[in-house]
Parts: sequence; structure tokens; C-alpha cells
Amino acid sequence: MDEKKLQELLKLLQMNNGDLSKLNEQQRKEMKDYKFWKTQPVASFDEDIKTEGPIDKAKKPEDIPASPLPLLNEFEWSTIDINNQTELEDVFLLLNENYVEDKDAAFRFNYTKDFFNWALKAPGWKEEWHVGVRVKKSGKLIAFISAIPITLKLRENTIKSVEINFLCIHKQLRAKRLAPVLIKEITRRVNRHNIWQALYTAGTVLPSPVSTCRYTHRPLNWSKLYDVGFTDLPPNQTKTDMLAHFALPKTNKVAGLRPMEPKDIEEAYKLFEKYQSRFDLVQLFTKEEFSHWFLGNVDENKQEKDLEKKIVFSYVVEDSKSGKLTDFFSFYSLPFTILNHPGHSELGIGYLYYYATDADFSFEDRFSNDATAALRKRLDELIGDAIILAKNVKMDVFNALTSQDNTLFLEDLKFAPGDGFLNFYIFNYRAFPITGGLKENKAYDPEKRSNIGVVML
Ligand SMILES: CCCCCCCCCCCCCC(=O)SCCNC(=O)CCNC(=O)[C@H](O)C(C)(C)COP(=O)(O)OP(=O)(O)OC[C@H]1O[C@@H](n2cnc3c(N)ncnc32)[C@H](O)[C@@H]1OP(=O)(O)O
Repeated sequence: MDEKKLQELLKLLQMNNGDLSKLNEQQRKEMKDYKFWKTQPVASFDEDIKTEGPIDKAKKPEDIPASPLPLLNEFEWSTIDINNQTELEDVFLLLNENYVEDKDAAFRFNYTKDFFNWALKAPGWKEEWHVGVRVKKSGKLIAFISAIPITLKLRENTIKSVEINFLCIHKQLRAKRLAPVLIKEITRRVNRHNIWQALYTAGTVLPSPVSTCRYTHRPLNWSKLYDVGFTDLPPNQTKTDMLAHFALPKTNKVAGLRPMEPKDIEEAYKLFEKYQSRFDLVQLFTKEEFSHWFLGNVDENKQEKDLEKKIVFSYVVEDSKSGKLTDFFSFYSLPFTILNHPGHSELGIGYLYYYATDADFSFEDRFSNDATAALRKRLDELIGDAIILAKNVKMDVFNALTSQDNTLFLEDLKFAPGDGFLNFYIFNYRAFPITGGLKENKAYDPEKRSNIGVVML
């Protein structure tokens, strides 16, 4: 690394150190009170990190016990076969009834079988990494945690890793220290495959986030959001004002925009790889993974025809003269169930996923004024069209994080900052902080943007 780059990196890291500790100060406990996490290979808060790399000394899979951790007598481990409809149903029942809910318990995620087939059956998935706990007597599934294999790239280092998601414990069995047992068991099962690092995200502050991003929301169907209590009417505004403010055209603007097809994979993949290389933390996709994540886990003949049931939506922009793909974007659908509302039972939610564009490729410094202006203009157009497409498939709100280059378009496209923050963690790895697209006061940071280039479901 040359001197200039090193200086820039150090400057950036110092600034972010400030950001992260301030951002998470109120929510975190003292290190000694993290009874479980203080025993794990994770960095402690405010640790003075000198070099990046694994925390534990190297181990071999043979050093790891071959059999599962002991559980309380009334429970048993249950590896979930998600190809088995009944077992898959057990998982989505558990999650739909017990996964993340908002503070007032008015909404909860509505995971579907199709969503799980996409999220959990990524190339290289292993049944033994879908870990459940059942009540021995009744067979009821009361806890779940999952891992999928990924290759992470953190700055110069490529890290064979897993992504941990969908940790869930039945509401009636909370605060009984079952989560640490699940986490240790999935660690064991992953370690047996010679993988020692994991990426995970949580709203909760644990030791220690490598980055923190903020959730942002772009209303698409303001009146429904207002009806169900997702959105308030700001003081001095009328409903008519709000509807006018968030109104969207019916048709797309970007010339050459069309749904991504299998024939686009090769070119879209190259464009994507090039765009992603700007970020500090990315997932390196194989072509097979790229195809899975952007075309969905369905064969061509079975592509979902009913757009309102589709899970992942991917679009490319084809230049009419050269026939080249210049841009690509994607979003996915994960609706909320609305609890106890007479008029509405579901809230359609779109999440911005990955995107790529060649808009700033020709500039030497992507942070120069000209490069920033070019990228901002293009992202406004592209994500502006994504929002229209989402609205046209009956989504009511479109969510994005402050990750990637998102802070360039969030304000222009009327995404409002939400209450929620998402912390990014890497297990068994010391890493310098990564910009999350936020200033110290938690406002969007369009100057530094974010160096988080991974999007987790
Ligand atoms: C190399 C391979 C490595 C693989 C593993 C990598 C690590 C993966 C880590 C997991 C990544 C998951 C990514 C996602 O899926 S994030 C989504 C998490 N799920 C939900 O929020 C759904 C609703 N909530 C629940 O189901 C429960 O409240 C959960 C299961 C979250 C905790 O259950 P419960 O409330 O009954 O608590 P407990 O008494 O059993 O346990 C208390 C201990 O657990 C620590 N805790 C609480 N919440 C989380 C959390 N979200 N990540 C990690 N740790 C968490 C907590 O600080 C305390 O430890 P300590 O403070 O004493 O130290």
C-alpha cells in the first residue's frame, strides 16, 4: 500500500472510530456484562486494533468435537431438512410468530417458503447448517439458527466464511441463555468444515460492530402506511400534502431498462464485480451464486409469473446503440404481517439489494466532485426507477440502508431515516472500522458514503 493510501486509510479509520463508539454508546453494556460474548473470539469495544486478522489461534477441524453440545433434558437438536415441506413449515411458523417485531408489536415479518428457498439454499448450502431445537415430547420447533457459505473480501483479504442469519428463539423461552448454546453449536458445525469466520448483522449492540448503518424508508403508498400506523402525519402537513410529496410516476424513466435474464449473467456479473471492488467489505460471488441471488432459486421454466409473489427483482439497463449493459439493480420482497388491523393484513415491503453502474468508472478519483455528481445523477435515475417498479408490484414502502453508495440518493429520492440501526459483525476477526454512511450525529454522510458493500437479508 503506498504512503498516500495508507495516510488516507488511517485518517478515515480515526474518524470512524469516533462514529462507531458514539453511535452505539447508549445501547451497549459494559464488556464484563456480556457474559457470553466476552468468552468468544470477538474484539471488545474501544479495542486498539493494530492489525486486521483472525483472533483465535489457528485450529484444525479434527480439534473440534464431532458431536453436538449438550442441551437441557426436555429439548433436542433437530437438523432441519428444508426440502421437506413439513419441516420448512415448522421454520417459517417459528419465525413468523417469533422473529423481529416492532416495538408496539403491530407488525412482524411474513417469511414464506419461497423466501427460505432463496435465502437458505444458496450454492454450497448444507443441511446440517440449518439448526433447530425441538421440545422432545411434542416435537415443537422452538429455536433456529442458520449458516450459508460465503467468501468475504475485507480490504485486501479474502476470507472463507459463513453468513449467520435467522437466529430465533420462541418468545416463551427467551432469556434462558439458549442463544449462546445455538451460537456455539452452529460455530462447531461450521468449524468442522474448516471455516473459522462468520459475518452477521443485528440491531442489538454486541462486541463489537465493524460498522453501523441506518435503516431508511421511502413511502410508496403513504395513505396505507398512515392507516396502519407505520407513518405519522408530520405537524403542519395535511394528508394531501403528504400524498403529493410522495407521488410517483407510473412508468420508468431510464431508457433500455428491462428485467435481468439468464443471458445477462455473464455481463452483469462483470459490471457488478467491478463496481463492488470499491467497497472495503464485500461478498465475492461466484457466477453460480450471482445467478442464484439475482435470478432467484427457480429454474427458467418456473420463473414466478405472478409479480406480486416474486421474491427478488433484478433489472439491467442495455445501451441501445452498443447493446452493452451499463447498469443493474435489484430489490427483494419481504412483507410484514399487520397484526390486529381491521382493514389491512399485509404490508408490502421492498428492500434495496445490490446494484452496479458504470457512471463513475471513467473518473480517476470516485470521490471527486465530478465523479460524485455523475454517480449521484445516475443512482437517482436508477433507484428512482426501482421505486416505481416496487410500487407497481404493490409494495407499500421501500427500505434501504445507508450502506454502499446509498447516501448519494437517499435524500433526493425521499427516503426518511428510520429508528433502526444495523450493526455488522465479523466473528473471530479483528477489523478496522468501516464507514456506514453516517455522520456522528447519525445523519446521512454523502461525502464519505459507506464502505459496506454487503447486503444481508
Ligand atoms: C465460524 C462460525 C461462527 C458462527 C457464529 C457467529 C456468531 C453468530 C451470532 C448470531 C448472529 C445472529 C444474527 C441474527 O439472526 S440477528 C436476528 C436475531 N433474532 C431476533 O432478533 C429475533 C427475535 N429475538 C429472539 O429470537 C431472541 O431474543 C434471540 C434469539 C435474539 C436472543 O435470545 P434471548 O433473548 O432468549 O437471549 P438468551 O438468554 O438466550 O441469550 C442471551 C445472550 O445472547 C446475546 N444476544 C441477544 N441477541 C443476540 C443476537 N441477535 N445475536 C447474537 N447474540 C445475541 C445477548 O447479548 C446475551 O449474551 P451476553 O450479553 O450475555 O454476552
